[in-house]
Amino acid sequence: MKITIISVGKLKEKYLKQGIAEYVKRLGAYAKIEEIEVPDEKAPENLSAADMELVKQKEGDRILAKIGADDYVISLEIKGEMITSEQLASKIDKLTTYGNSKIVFVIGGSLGLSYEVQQRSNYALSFSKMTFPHQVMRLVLLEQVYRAFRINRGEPYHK
Ligand SMILES: C[S@@+](CC[C@H](N)C(=O)[O-])C[C@H]1O[C@@H](n2cnc3c(N)ncnc32)[C@H](O)[C@@H]1O
Repeated sequence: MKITIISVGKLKEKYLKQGIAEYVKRLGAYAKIEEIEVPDEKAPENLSAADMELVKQKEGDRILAKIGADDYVISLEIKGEMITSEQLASKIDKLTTYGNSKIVFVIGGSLGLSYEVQQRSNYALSFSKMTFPHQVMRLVLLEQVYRAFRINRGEPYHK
């Protein structure tokens, strides 16, 4: 099983880099993990609505270029569906069982994901109604994917 995480912008903070590297290492026991960072667009505070759309579209095109036709795409969206860790585990398990060998998680930039990326997404996953910085989201997502594999293997994890 291959898990790809596409995110917008470079990971800068050292503490996040360390945390993410730790979960990528742990996940290596269960799946092949690929991290793809696509360049972000400058998004100053004073952008018009049209310019904000343009930023999302440019970033979205870069994301879409990294997605294959057969990939199962899970987009991270605040307005997506909120599920439990066990439900995420079951989703990943079913995708593996039914032959989806590649799951692609997509995390948007500071303005979020373009309409086109949302349309390409097979499933929109929300981690709550709160807004998280995309870099923090990457760490939280990796922890939950790791937890999902532990659950699926019947291995102990912190409740
Ligand atoms: C800073 S947020 C973007 C906020 C933007 N205003 C929006 O509504 O999408 C950056 C990215 O992190 C992810 N994200 C942030 N909070 C999230 C949450 N509660 N659930 C799922 N994804 C989230 C999304 O992929 C989002 O595109």
